[in-house]
Amino acid sequence: MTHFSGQVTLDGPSGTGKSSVARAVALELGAAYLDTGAMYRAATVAVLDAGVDLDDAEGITRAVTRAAIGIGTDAATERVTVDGAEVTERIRSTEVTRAVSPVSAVPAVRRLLVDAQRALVADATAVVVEGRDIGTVVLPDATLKVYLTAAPEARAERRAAQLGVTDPARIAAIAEDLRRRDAYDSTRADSPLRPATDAVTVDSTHWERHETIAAIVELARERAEA
Ligand SMILES: Nc1ncnc2c1ncn2[C@@H]1O[C@H](COP(=O)(O)OP(=O)(O)OP(=O)(O)O)[C@@H](O)[C@H]1O
Ligand SMILES: Nc1ccn([C@H]2C[C@H](O)[C@@H](COP(=O)(O)O)O2)c(=O)n1
Repeated sequence: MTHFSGQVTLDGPSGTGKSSVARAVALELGAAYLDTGAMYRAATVAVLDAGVDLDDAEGITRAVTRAAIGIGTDAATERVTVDGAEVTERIRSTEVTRAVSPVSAVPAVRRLLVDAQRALVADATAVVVEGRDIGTVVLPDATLKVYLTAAPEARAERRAAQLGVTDPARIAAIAEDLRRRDAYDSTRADSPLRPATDAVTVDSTHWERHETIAAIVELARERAEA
């Protein structure tokens, strides 16, 4: 079997399975892994802790510029820090999830984090990077670009299962949150969420997680052999 070397990008809307799939694909390929959404979430922690208003683009930029965001590229571990303090769990909180879209829409924040993302993967011979603009902006020459999608109902049900939620009203609230975040992320002026023109779209609506992972690993190996 061919040893994979190169870059795989995985972009797509919220809750399509990017993080869980990208990490597993990286482990299977023996590649490094970068969760860029975690970096925008860590930047949001810095903004919230600085008490900056989410309408204040300059204040947001100041807070993110001052913050030291720590993240690794080992697919087997997940640890995120801001100014040395561990925020791995906090970045997944409702408070951060609600605030992350306006923070990530600020162009100066994107410039800072895109530079950091490129630096983090610059030396990797094999890497899987997931987010919203990886194939379009961060790594435009990647070996394989995947745009991961799934029907909104499937995404809401998966996220509810992940959180242990069964109440239909709470599942509807989860669906509404996914819809709101996608609308924000795909209509912002700077690097909106959209598939790269040369991306392969993978629709996981009717697939188990392991089938999604296997399909992407196969695509990556095919590209490495080509
Ligand atoms: N076929 C599938 N493909 C991918 N993920 C699936 C599949 N079936 C279920 N899941 C589950 O969907 C849930 C959401 O996945 P994950 O958090 O990785 O999505 P995400 O796209 O990274 O979301 P976000 O952008 O909000 O961070 C996880 O619990 C994952 O295990
Ligand atoms: N490359 C990226 C990655 C993420 N974002 C923004 C948009 C998302 O709503 C938010 C959190 O990402 P998630 O952890 O849910 O994948 O961060 C972005 O703009 N660009």
